[in-house]
Amino acid sequence: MRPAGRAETDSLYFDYPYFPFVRPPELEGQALRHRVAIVGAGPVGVTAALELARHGIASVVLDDKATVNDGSRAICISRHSLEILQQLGVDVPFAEKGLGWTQGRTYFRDREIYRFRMPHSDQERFYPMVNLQQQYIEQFLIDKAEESELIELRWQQSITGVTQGDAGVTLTVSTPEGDYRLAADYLLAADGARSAVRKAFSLPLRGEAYEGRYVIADVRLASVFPTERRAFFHSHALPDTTILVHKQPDDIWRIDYQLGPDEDPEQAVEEANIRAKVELIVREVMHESDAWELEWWSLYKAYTLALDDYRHGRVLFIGDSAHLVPIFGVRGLNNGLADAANAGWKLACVLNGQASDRLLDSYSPERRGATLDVFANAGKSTRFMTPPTRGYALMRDAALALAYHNDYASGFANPRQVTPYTYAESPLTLADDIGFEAGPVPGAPLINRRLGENDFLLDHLASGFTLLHFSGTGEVEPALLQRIEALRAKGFDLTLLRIAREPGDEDALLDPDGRLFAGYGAASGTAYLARPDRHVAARWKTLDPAALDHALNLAQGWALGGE
Ligand SMILES: O=C(O)CCc1cccc(O)c1
Repeated sequence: MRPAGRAETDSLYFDYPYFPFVRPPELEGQALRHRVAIVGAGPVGVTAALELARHGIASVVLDDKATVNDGSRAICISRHSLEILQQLGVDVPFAEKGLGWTQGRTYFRDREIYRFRMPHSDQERFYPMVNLQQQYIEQFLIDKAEESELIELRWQQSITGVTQGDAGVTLTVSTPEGDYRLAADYLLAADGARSAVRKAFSLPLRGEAYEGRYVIADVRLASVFPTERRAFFHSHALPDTTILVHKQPDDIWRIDYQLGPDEDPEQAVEEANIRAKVELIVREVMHESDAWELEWWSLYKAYTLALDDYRHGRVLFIGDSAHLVPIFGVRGLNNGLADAANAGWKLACVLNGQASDRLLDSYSPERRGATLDVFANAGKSTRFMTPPTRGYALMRDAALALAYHNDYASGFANPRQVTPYTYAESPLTLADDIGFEAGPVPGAPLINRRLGENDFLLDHLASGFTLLHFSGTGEVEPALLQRIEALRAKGFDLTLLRIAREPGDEDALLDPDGRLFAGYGAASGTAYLARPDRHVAARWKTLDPAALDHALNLAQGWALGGE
């Protein structure tokens, strides 16, 4: 919602683009067959299209709007997401425009009782978290997609029906100039919480709805306060209201405040009421004295809801169409981007003939597993932010009071920020080699290490599978090189990345201070097999070349059976 007199896309800081309707060839009677159709050109849908394009797969993306989503909505992008965006070649505008941050504070009765710091060091290319309004997120992704010959964006086109058979999916699409049918091998449903695709197949979301409601308001306010997360419980000005504050680019501040159990949500979102509450928060809680302007607001209620299975035949559900998670801990968009990367590389492997369709069966266990993990963590955060019963409220307040008086108890106020999920139980992940004492375990994402001033390990990953091989000077035994060649000849997309402890081979990455070796628990002969989404498929303290075939077969889903 926007202040009276301003249209939905009349922003104080963002120029909403206009995406015209272009008549698709199907309306001219052409019978086309697309490899992948994606419904929804939001951040998750466009990320999936970019991931497919990275592997040479064309897609058509449909969206009913003529611009990006209104309002800033999701605002916190995790390091893991930035690493996904880096692989798509679109990280630079995010890092340039976004506000990086590393810490947050929790206040109880206006006193700081807890400060959390997210892991960060000069070994990382990206901040643990970057704040950026969703309009920019969408704009940057769309700009990148428009550069690709493999992505066709179709605006102002809505889905009115979906059917599927053994060979493909058919969408009925409504446009300003008539309806048409669109045929595709596979469909990615990225059409959000109210997914038309999910409804067309009558697939229910299951889980919980939380009681508490929040107002989410963006204001423009010049302030030198650093970019941090601030959570206020029982402030003197608003003792019954939990408040969250985040800084965004362009002097925009996100203020989330809880509504009391007796407050009428409809009245709460009336402009005059929003202004009165925000004024109190800006002056008495944030202690800012400058003038502020109201930009946008919305009402929010937390859910932990998910589909039973994110795969439905030739349809994969990604992002909010598959699951709704609470905002607390910033897992919604970040989880959706990881869905897009996961579904994207797997679908590309299948369509490129490198894997059977059964590889797609691993999408739901991996990403639904991640969602259930989010439910466990975000559920705790949500009960802390919006206690569902009087009993919970009493316990929450007791924990805060304990933290108020005792440093040892301050961890109760930890907001549990998002961390990337480890696919340890995945059918694609090989059991760990017990020889390791450090390094990312199988299923976890690779960790970054600095190699030079503007040079990091993750900058060097291939688009397919990467075998990171550690040695003294970059040497690799001939049997392993032959094995890799043989696997490539069989169609596996595998790249060798050599990491040397000593100089001598200029094609190998050099780890002069030994931090990369240490971070990976590596010795000469150690190897990690990384999937296209940077998750570790397997690792060996000393790689026996014959072991590589099994790990790669497993990681590409061949052990899952099928044709
Ligand atoms: O800091 C948090 O836990 C939530 C931050 C957030 C994320 C998305 C929307 C929003 O209003 C706040």
